[in-house]
Amino acid sequence: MTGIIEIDHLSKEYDSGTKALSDVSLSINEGEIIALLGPNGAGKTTLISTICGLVVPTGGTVRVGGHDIRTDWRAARKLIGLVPQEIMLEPFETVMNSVRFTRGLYGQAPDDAYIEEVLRSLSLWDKREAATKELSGGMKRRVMIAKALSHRPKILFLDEPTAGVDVALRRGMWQVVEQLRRDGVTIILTTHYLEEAEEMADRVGVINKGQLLLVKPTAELMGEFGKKTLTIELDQPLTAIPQDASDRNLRLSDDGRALIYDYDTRAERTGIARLLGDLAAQGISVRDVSTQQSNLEEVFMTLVSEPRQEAEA
Ligand SMILES: Nc1ncnc2c1ncn2[C@@H]1O[C@H](COP(=O)(O)OP(=O)(O)OP(=O)(O)O)[C@@H](O)[C@H]1O
Repeated sequence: MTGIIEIDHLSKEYDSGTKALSDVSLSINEGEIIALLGPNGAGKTTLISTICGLVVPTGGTVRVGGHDIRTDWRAARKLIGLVPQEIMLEPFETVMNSVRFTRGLYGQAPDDAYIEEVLRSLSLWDKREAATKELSGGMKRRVMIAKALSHRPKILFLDEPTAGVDVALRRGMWQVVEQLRRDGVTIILTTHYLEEAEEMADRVGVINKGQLLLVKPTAELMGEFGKKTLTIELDQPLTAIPQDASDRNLRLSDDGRALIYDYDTRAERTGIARLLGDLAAQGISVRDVSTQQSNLEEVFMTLVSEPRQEAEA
């Protein structure tokens, strides 16, 4: 199946010599939500800007809806809505007019009924006659989304949609994105909030130093790295791991007061019951047990930790 966006060996080197993208290939399916994660300066905005035709690549190709972004940019651009990182609004203009104006920029005939639909879905209808400067930060961001949707794009890019937005508003934004997905819009978002990717995205791509390190279904990524750790606190410290348990993924804490057992959450048998049974049989009494599951944050840190350590050195 051909994706609605086909990125093929894309590279970008800025005039300054910065290699912002190196040989990135990615196929994005229609109707999916894909989250791009990466530390500051990883190349996320450059990737989005290139697909949107705002940055000229130095190598490779991008096709949007089958249209090459360089040779057939008009058709490609029509399919795309972009919500940039920075909020840019005309302060004295009303919400309604701002969205109307953007629609006009796309060469589309006026369609107030559609704009009403968009503003209602973003809970902005009541504010339609308010000047944008009177709005809160969260509302302004939603106006940016309304503008990006004004020409009915099939693909929406959200560059850090919830940066600096409080937790409640962030959740509100997630609902907006979920609604757009139900409407069939393909969404590519960048985020620093791993929770956001975990919550919303069908797939997660990790970018670091201009390279796309991996792209995986969110659930698969979580499952693959989603090891769980069971910590078994002991009544009496041990000096060594009990013998018949030594073949398992079992470690002893430095102070000998806890056994630490790594297991796969997807395995048919976790082996916990047997392990606890064996310990009891050997007269090792357990004070408490607790589990910790690795989350996307840990996955992400594992993937990008090496370069970070280098940078700190
Ligand atoms: N116009 C430009 N000219 C020269 N270098 C640039 C330009 N825009 C970005 N860069 C550089 O390209 C690299 C990638 O930047 P980019 O903004 O794409 O990263 P990012 O992943 O979006 O970062 P952030 O999370 O901080 O927004 C950085 O080293 C940046 O300094």
